[in-house]
Amino acid sequence: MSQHRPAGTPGRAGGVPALPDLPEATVARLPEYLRALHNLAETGDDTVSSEELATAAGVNSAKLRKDLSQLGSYGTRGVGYDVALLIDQIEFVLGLTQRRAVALVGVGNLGHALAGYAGFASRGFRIAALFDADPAQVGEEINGLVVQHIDDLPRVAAEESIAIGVIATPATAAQSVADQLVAAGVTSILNFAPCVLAVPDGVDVRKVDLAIELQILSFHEHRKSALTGLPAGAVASGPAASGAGTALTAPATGLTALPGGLAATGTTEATPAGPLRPSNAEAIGS
Ligand SMILES: NC(=O)c1ccc[n+]([C@@H]2O[C@H](COP(=O)([O-])OP(=O)(O)OC[C@H]3O[C@@H](n4cnc5c(N)ncnc54)[C@H](O)[C@@H]3O)[C@@H](O)[C@H]2O)c1
Repeated sequence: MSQHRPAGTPGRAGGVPALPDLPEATVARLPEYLRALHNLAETGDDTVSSEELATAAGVNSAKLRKDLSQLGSYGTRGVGYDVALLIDQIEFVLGLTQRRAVALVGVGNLGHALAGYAGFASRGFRIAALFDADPAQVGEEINGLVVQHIDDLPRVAAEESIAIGVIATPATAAQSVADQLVAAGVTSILNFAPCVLAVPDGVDVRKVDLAIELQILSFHEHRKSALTGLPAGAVASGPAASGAGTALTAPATGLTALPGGLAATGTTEATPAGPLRPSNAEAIGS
């Protein structure tokens, strides 16, 4: 089955491949598609419809088709996407065709868990070095790697071609660790410490903070309980019925002004307006 790849879209054939400049939100969804595709491949599926893949990845199918069209992947009408080819395309765009070496700095509670996690290798990453500043940690072996002193970072980063640094130190040490990683030539950092890092242009930082995720869930819990405190009629009213910005009172939580749209609870993305016509279900833009 062909999954055509228009000129100027990613591909390996024909010399230097072009990489699309994708929106960050699309980039963030690609790993979800990839995970779902690998699961499909493991169960022996050769093709997948956009609806099936969207469901497996937990996104809406119109968004999925738009994302994949930006990779030059449109699927085949009535058949869907070629699973192996789509895996190939997404791995190429994400730069996963080479296994990147990762250095983990800070081998305490979190660092131990990360260092012991076997799942990174299967997703394209190799933990190549572990560092800590505490002499009590240095020399410990975790998952076949010996924890080294942070002072050895410049040498090891060069030897192991470290591409990505992971910071799992206390926040007070994170900026100095980031500086050391950058000085050692690392240009991508995953920061678990609860702080904002200052880095030079050209260095990418991603932050992971489970407490923030919990706080966002807390907001939704708060909102749901606010809604259950409202008169039934108010919950049923949406923007069309009540007018956006209609002031309502939620005495149980002290919220005094709830826009009518709050009646639509949940965090799932809105579905596209109107049903999808079969003609555009698999072949938008082709
Ligand atoms: N992002 C999240 O969801 C999440 C979850 C848990 C913890 N954390 C954060 O992760 C970090 C680590 O938490 P933890 O519980 O593992 O702490 P921890 O105290 O158990 O471990 C921190 C480790 O960093 C080492 N360290 C300190 N300064 C260093 C330096 N300059 N260079 C190298 N190593 C250094 C310490 O010796 C220690 O081994 C903290 O910032 C914590 O807030 C984040």
